[in-house]
Amino acid sequence: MVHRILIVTAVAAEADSVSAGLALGGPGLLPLPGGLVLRRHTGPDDGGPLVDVLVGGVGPAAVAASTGTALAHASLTSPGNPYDLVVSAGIAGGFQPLAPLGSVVVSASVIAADLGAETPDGYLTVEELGFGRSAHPVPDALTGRIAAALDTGGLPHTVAPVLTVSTVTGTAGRAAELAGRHPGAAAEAMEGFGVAEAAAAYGVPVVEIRAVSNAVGPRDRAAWRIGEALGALRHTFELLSRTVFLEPSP
Ligand SMILES: O=C(O)c1cccc(C(=O)CC[C@H]2O[C@@H](n3cnc4c(=O)[nH]cnc43)[C@H](O)[C@@H]2O)c1
Repeated sequence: MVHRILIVTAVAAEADSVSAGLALGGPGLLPLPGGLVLRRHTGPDDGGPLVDVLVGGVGPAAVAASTGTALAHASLTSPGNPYDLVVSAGIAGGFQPLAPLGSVVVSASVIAADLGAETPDGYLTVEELGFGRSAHPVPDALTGRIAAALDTGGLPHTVAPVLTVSTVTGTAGRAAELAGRHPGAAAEAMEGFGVAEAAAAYGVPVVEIRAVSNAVGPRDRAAWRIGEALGALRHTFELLSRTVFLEPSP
């Protein structure tokens, strides 16, 4: 069985790091509706995995639309052979001290952290409001295999909930509020939940993998380590393409 994996990033620099890490052939370029382009990597032989990398846009709405387009295209062009796994990948803010700069966070769950309502008595999730969902679980077996692959490369990592926000946290107060509401959450980014909603609509498992470029907290642009995080992202996908992506069922 050929494994089909869709990796969705927000911006081209993240996709470049993912593609550079993949120990596979390509990419070939495949246009999709809506001006999107899939970068298709295959190999190392005919029985190897097929890994598509998509620049999906910044924020949960943009990336839900683009991921949905890629999944719809796959289901129409390869009926009965949809993607086996969808990965939301990129850089992120890390909650300290759980996720130091340059480390990698693998999502135990993908959480919409601001999809709900503020009330005088506190925040209510959409579940508490009686509609929708704000969390997607990730299979333990999958996170375990990813963590084992990162172990082999000596890449510092943690498996923990990853939050999706529409507004980047910029104060200590907001960071404390999010950490209090989501104990154990190790990272925040802006796309995971959108990718997960699209994947769930097609019944495909999802995982979010984030390299930490900055601390969640007071805005300090000078302290960002984007180059280091992009390097960790490249190393992550090199390790995965040599291990997890070659295994029978991701
Ligand atoms: O200019 C700034 O101060 C600034 C601060 C935080 C983030 C940005 C971005 O443009 C990042 C958006 C992009 O990167 C992901 N990301 C990275 N770090 C974080 C974070 O701490 N909180 C949320 N998202 C983050 C995100 O997924 C976006 O794709 C600029």
